[in-house]
Amino acid sequence: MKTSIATVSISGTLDAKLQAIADAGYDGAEIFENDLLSTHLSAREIGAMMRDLGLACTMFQPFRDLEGLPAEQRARAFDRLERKFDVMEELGTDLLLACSSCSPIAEGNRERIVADLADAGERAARRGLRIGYEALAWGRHINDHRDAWSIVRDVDHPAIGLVLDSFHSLSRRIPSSSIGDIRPEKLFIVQVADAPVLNMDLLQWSRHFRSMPGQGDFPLDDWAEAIRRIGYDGYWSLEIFNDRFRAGSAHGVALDGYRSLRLMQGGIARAASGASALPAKARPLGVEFIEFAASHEEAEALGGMLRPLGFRPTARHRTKDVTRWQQGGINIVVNCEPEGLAHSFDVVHGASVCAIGLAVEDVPAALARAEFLRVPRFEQAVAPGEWPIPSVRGVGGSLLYFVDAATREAMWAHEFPHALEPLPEAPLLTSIDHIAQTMQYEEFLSWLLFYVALFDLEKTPQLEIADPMGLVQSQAVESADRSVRFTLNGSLAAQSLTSRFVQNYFGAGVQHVAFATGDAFAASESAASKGLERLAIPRNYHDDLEARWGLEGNLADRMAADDLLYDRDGEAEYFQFYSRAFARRVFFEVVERRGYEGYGAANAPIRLAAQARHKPDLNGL
Ligand SMILES: O=C(O)c1ccc(O)c(O)c1
Ligand SMILES: [Mg+2]
Repeated sequence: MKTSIATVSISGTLDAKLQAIADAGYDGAEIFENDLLSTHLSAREIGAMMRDLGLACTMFQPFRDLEGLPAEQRARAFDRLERKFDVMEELGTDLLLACSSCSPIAEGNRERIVADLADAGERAARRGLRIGYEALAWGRHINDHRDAWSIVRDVDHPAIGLVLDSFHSLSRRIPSSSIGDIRPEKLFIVQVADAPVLNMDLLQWSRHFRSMPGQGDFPLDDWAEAIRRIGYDGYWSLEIFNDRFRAGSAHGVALDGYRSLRLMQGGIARAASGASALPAKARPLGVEFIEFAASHEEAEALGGMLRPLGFRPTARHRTKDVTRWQQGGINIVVNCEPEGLAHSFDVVHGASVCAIGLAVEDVPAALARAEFLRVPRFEQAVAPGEWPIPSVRGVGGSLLYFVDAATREAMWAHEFPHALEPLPEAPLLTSIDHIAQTMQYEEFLSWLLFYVALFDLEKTPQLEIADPMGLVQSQAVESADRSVRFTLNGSLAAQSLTSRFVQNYFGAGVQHVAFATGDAFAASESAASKGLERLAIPRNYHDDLEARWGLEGNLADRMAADDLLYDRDGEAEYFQFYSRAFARRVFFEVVERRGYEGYGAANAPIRLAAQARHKPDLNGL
């Protein structure tokens, strides 16, 4: 797949954008006219810079309001066209994007449009250039790629072809099967963007909310597959108008774009050949362990929460100051080493989750997928005799270890041979239900893409949750069998719990870990009786539950007594309770699912308000 990105997609000055695009590994870039107008470098210098960086100039764009104009304006438009041809020669590209006219004085007469494009094609051909015609979703007369294609076909000039842009087609829900009619030599370039489904004006949606493939809701795999099937082998060029990206890091956004094209490439190739030669997404089989970094003092306090929840310290590491806590199928590792990554983590963040171990089917395959996406590996010195566990960098610089499902028992036995206390006989908690990660709003889409591109995880619809101090954006990624679930949270509101976490924690990280239980009532009572401080839930909430769901008998009273929250989806039910925050940072949740697949989003505002009661001051958690 030949990759390209429009310069409008990232932040910075044009020369800095091109550097970032080259560093991220693209084959080419489209020069967006505004970027050229605002740089002090000449078109010729930009062209030379691109050649030095090894970037093809895939297109110059956009040229607006070319077709259907009255005589006087038409003459001016064609003069302007010749001037832009000069710029293209200097840049070193032969392709110009002409988007369908939005001019209020443009005529919609089809013969006129065909004749104008034929004339433009003649002029382009004389200079060895080409023009790609794109139907803007809000074009005045032409706003559907099917119409643009029928015009291009009728113009029938070698210098006039079509530009397909996924946003314009999919925002209007034009069936991708219609792409089958397009002749591949007439498809001059393909522009790619995803977007969340929003019910809003097409132009505003396009100019502010486009996202990278995999970050939004468009059926891009079908669309790309339809393009592959006609035999297209040109550039796949990202064109992402997004306010967040234009305010973000050019290198970060360029790399995300590169990953998103790799993700799409995998989708196309898989559809094409059944089993592709590309590294497939890693299939996660479960959370093998969660590792906390902590000082001895913090480890003591953490133990004071883990014990009432039913965990026991079962073993010590062979050589390191690391303890394994266990219950049911859950492993929590508490790392008090005075050096290494965990210690650095503790120094920066205080006691916190520094690593997550995911069981995967095939570790080398997972590492190959990471490399394919340019996800950095993390390598730490391995002591003699130590079991090496490969890892990559995850959210906030924490580590994601890949644990081979076949050898994990041997790994535990080898690394943690010194037995401490026996396992609890009847575990209250059985597994890790989900891990909630909190991050800056600006990096939310980046981590969403990270998870769906690296792993075989599906995203749930994006939600907005009301914190008493502002809105929080929340979305989950989960494996098909639900053995791995992450929830991602980010907020623009400076005082929301989410933002306070990011401020206090100095960055993104794990905000809470949710454990699964078969009996939330018993778990809550047992934990409280052994000294776990639960998050108190107001009685008004339980009264409302009773009114809303017509609960049987004393169920609402029992939930109130146990500080439980409740949700229902059809017949499926969900019970949850929370601990108070550990070190004002990380907290635990316990959930009981009776066929329920969500995360209790309806309860999140209640939980956030209950947590806000403990907010000591404007900067505290
Ligand atoms: O929003 C626009 O005007 C615009 C310009 C050029 C494009 O290629 C496009 O898809 C949209
Ligand atoms: Mg476009």
